[in-house]
Amino acid sequence: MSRRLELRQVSKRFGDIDVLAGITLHVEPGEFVSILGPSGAGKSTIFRLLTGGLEGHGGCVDFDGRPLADACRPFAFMPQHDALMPWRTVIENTALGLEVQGMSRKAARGKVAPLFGEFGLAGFEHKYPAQLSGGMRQRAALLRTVVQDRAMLLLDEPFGALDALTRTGMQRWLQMMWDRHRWTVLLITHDVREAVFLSDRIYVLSGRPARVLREIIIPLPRPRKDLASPEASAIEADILDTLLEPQPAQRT
Ligand SMILES: Nc1ncnc2c1ncn2[C@@H]1O[C@H](COP(=O)(O)OP(=O)(O)OP(=O)(O)O)[C@@H](O)[C@H]1O
Repeated sequence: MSRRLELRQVSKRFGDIDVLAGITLHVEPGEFVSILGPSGAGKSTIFRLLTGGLEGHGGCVDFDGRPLADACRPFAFMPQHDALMPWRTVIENTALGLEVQGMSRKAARGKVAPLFGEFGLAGFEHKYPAQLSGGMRQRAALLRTVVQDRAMLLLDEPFGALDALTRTGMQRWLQMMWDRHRWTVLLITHDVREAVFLSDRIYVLSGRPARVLREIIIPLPRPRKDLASPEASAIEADILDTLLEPQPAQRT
């Protein structure tokens, strides 16, 4: 299938330390897929491999049926921290990715400006990042990512730094936005409830070296309104059991 991401038996070592031990996963067009695992497992390492930030790995990474190296920059990446430049206004920050791609400053701003309302940022175009709330900063960072019109969004713990209430609000907002736009998303998180609430499928990773413990299809109907419905809570408890069960490597 076209525009499909597939990793087969991907491994990565740093020196003599195995970080990824044969990761196999796929993401279909229009899917929301999460990689869920403990801190330090190697989740961000997967994204660094995908975005070209790391040389050398075992296994295969294909996009659109061809080796990733032959694909034309299919990913828009949102890092863990919003990475907004404090000296640039919000509209300048959100247009930056387009300008880096070669779009003129005027055209880039013309493309992002109409989206400020939908991203809850209307009226803040000419403010600086320090004048925004945490949730607004994350929405600005997501706008900067989405507007690049790439085939797939890579979101690395986008709400990890937010307080619990803001985080819940952002999860609901992202769910609503995904329902509207059906972006293809690969999300990294260590928040089980977040993964269950947002995802079509979840890959549960073990701790280091990371391997896929389970692939879980989330059958909850969309649109999803409640992060704590009985059905969602049962799936969450099942995943927590998997994550908290001692792994063979940890018993030695
Ligand atoms: N360039 C590097 N050299 C050596 N070790 C590295 C390098 N990059 C990452 N690591 C190690 O690989 C492991 C996995 O790191 P990674 O950032 O991928 O984990 P993570 O699952 O994303 O963690 P977190 O959820 O805390 O962000 C860590 O133990 C880290 O120290």
